[in-house]
Amino acid sequence: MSHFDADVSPLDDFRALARAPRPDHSDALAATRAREAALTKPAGSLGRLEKLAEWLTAVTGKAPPTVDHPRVVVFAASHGVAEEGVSAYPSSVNAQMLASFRDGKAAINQICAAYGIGLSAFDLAVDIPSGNIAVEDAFASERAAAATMAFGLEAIANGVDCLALGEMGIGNTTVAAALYAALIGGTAADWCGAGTGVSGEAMARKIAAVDKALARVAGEEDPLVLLTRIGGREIAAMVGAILAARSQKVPVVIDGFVSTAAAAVAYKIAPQAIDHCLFAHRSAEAAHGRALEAMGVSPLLDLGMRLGEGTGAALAIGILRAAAACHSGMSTFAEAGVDGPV
Ligand SMILES: Cc1cc2ncn([C@H]3O[C@H](COP(=O)(O)O)[C@@H](O)[C@H]3O)c2cc1C
Ligand SMILES: O=C(O)c1cccnc1
Repeated sequence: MSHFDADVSPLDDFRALARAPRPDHSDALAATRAREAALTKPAGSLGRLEKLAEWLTAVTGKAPPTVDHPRVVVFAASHGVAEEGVSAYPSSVNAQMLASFRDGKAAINQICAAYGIGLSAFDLAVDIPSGNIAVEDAFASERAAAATMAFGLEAIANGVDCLALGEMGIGNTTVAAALYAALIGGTAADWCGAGTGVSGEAMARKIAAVDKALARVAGEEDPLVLLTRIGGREIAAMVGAILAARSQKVPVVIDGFVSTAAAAVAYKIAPQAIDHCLFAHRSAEAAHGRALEAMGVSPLLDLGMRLGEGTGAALAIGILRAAAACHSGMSTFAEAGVDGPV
């Protein structure tokens, strides 16, 4: 007989991370608010930047807040559901783009280089697709899903103090659409968009694939069981990274439609599980706005981007660093001898 209790899910520890109480950083937050109010600018004039400085302190407990070692982590994986003809590109692109990330030639490399942001790409076995969610579970077992979620813990290694999540996985807007429909509600058509550029018959195949996935999991409400059954490796690793970062007080910047699906899994375990997440932008993928609204979060940017890879998140890190730099580097009225309000 096994030493381990068969009734205990290997996913339970991730549930615990999501439900853990928020850290009390109220003293640090009061210090950041007091400094913000004393800086040489009309009260409130840095708008959302001021809120970002406060948010950084609330997550990290550091006053003044800093972002010194930001990193984008791109998780790459292949999806069995791509067989259904749901993407405008072949799954061979996954390994090819992984090579491009490593050669410094993808869009995300250029944005990270422009802003001085670190970048790592993780190969989650791109040569071996996960199960085709239209006909079978993505992962063979909860244990397999938990093991892949644990890869996400690597994302915050080596002193990363701000983590941005990106992904590469042909077919993953189909997987994300299935997850949203199962987690939030609505029809397959509500959540299926162009992805890499599908329309017409390919869009009909995409909607049909999501409908089949939803029929297979009808009645299932547990977010991590849904992840196991109709998710994928890069999304599981991002959920693991979000939860690990939360327990380490590391702020996380979420990218687009697919990364937000990972955040939605965490949110559905416990809404507070994404308190440390900043939503970088509203993707041009049609249903992204609906997902953000369902979680009550407002994205920082709206640049008409729909790439994934972490590109929107990397841009948002630039703004986050500027917010921290203003907060920390500006003089107060007293320090500068600048007259305050009349
Ligand atoms: C060359 C290339 C680079 C990419 N970088 C991100 N994606 C994005 O597109 C994919 C999802 O769209 P769909 O569900 O329609 O396949 C993901 O890999 C995503 O990160 C890319 C797609 C391509 C083709
Ligand atoms: O917003 C995203 O993350 C996205 C949109 C289209 C294709 N791949 C990713």
